[in-house]
Amino acid sequence: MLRTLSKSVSAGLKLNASPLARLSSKSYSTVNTALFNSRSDLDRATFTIRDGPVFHGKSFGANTNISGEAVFSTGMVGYPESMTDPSYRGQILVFTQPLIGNYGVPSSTARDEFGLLKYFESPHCQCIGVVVADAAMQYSHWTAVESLGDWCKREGVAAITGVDTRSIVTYLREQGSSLARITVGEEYDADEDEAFMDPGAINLVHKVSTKQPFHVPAATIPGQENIHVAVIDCGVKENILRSLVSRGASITVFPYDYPIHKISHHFDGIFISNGPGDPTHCSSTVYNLKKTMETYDGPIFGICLGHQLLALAAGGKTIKLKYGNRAHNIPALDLMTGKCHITSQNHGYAVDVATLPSEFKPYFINLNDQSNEGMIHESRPIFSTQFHPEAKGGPLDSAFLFDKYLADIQAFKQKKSAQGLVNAAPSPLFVDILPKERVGVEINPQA
Ligand SMILES: N[C@@H](CCC(=O)O)C(=O)O
Repeated sequence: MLRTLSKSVSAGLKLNASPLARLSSKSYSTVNTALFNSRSDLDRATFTIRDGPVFHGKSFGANTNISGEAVFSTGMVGYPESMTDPSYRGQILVFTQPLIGNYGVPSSTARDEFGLLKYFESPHCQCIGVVVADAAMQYSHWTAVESLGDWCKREGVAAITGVDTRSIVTYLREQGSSLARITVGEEYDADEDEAFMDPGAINLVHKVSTKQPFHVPAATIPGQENIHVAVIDCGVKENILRSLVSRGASITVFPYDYPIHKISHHFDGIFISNGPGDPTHCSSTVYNLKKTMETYDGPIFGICLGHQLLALAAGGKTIKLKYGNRAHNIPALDLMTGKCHITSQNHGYAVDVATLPSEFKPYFINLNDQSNEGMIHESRPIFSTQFHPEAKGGPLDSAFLFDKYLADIQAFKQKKSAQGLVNAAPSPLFVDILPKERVGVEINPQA
C-alpha cells in the first residue's frame, strides 16, 4: 500500500453534510455520493495526490490507471469543451462544480458551415482523467448523444466520482498543482516514480499540433477584401479557427515548428494559438517567431500559449503559477480603456511582466491575482492575451479582440496598397489542395 489509511478521506460522508446537500436534499438525493459509493455496478476508484491525501470513490469512465498533473477548473459548465481543449493534454481535471455530466455529451462529429467541429474544441478528449463530486446518472440536453461516462470509456479517460472535490481543491490551492493518479479497482503497488507521470516534462505541443498544414476557407463578408492568415498550431481550439473564418479570414494552419518566418510575407496576418504544457519547451516556435518579428511587419496576435511564446520571442520570460487559472469568470482589466472583461482561462504559466522589453506594454491585468493577461506593441500591430477571447466555454466579453485583429489586418493591407505593395499571396491552388482539418494528431490522450 502506498498510502496509510489515516491519510485517506472518506469523501462521500463529507459531502452528505455539505450545505448544498442540506439545502436541497431532495434534488440531490438521486446523484449524491453516498448513492454512488454504494453502487455495486461501478468499480472502486482511487484518486491519489503525490505526497498528499488519497480519495476513494467510484469509477464511471475507462477501466484504466492514469497519472498526470492534477489541476482544477471552477467553470460551472462547458465540460465537453474543456475536456477536448488541447491545452488540457495529459492533465487530470478536477471540477469544482459538484454536478457534472447532467447535460451529457454532444456529437463529436457534427460540423458547422466551415467544416469545423460544432461542439468540440478538438476531435477527442485531451485530459487523461476527470475528478467529480457527483457524476450525473441521467443526462438531458437536445445536443446530447451519450453520457459523460460512456464518452470517457470510449476515449480512454479515467473518471472518478463520489469524492470531496472541495477538499481536493483546497489541497491543490495550498500545495499548488500536483502530480496525481487515478487507479481503478484495487490500489496497485507500483514504484513511486513510475506511478506518477509528469506530463510537464515532455513537449506536449508536439502531440497535439497538426502534422501537416491544413486550410479552412473563410465566410464571404460583403465588401470585405480577401484576408489570409497563417495560424501556428500549438494545439488550437476549434472556436479560435471559427472566430477567424467567421470574420472573413481564410486560414492556413501550420505545425507548431514550421519555419513561419520563411513564408510570413505571403500572409495578411500571423496568429499563434493556445496549447498545452510549458512554453519553454517550444524553443523552435520561439526562434521562428523571433525571426518573424524581425522580418514581418504585419499584424500578429497570440492567445494563451501563443501569448507566452510571443513574449519569449520578444525576450521576456515566463513563470509557473502555483495552481494556475482555470475558470470562465476571471476579471481582466484592459489597461488601455480601464474596462474590466470577464474572461475564460486555462493556464498554469504566465508572462513575467517585469521581463518584457520596453517596446511591449502590458495590455490586460488579472484582477484576482494581478498576473499579466496580455501585451501590446507600442507602435506595431502586435498584441496577445493570456485569457481566451474565443471562450468555449465562457463569456464572449473579449471576442472584440478578434475584430481588433481583423481591423489591424485591414489597416495593414491598406497601408501596403497605398505604398504600391501587395502581399505575395499564396496561389489558390496551393491552399485548395491542402487538407481541411488537422492531420496526424495522436488521439490517445495517454500517448
Ligand atoms: N500551456 C500553457 C498555456 C495554456 C493555453 O494555451 O491554453 C499554460 O498552461 O500556461
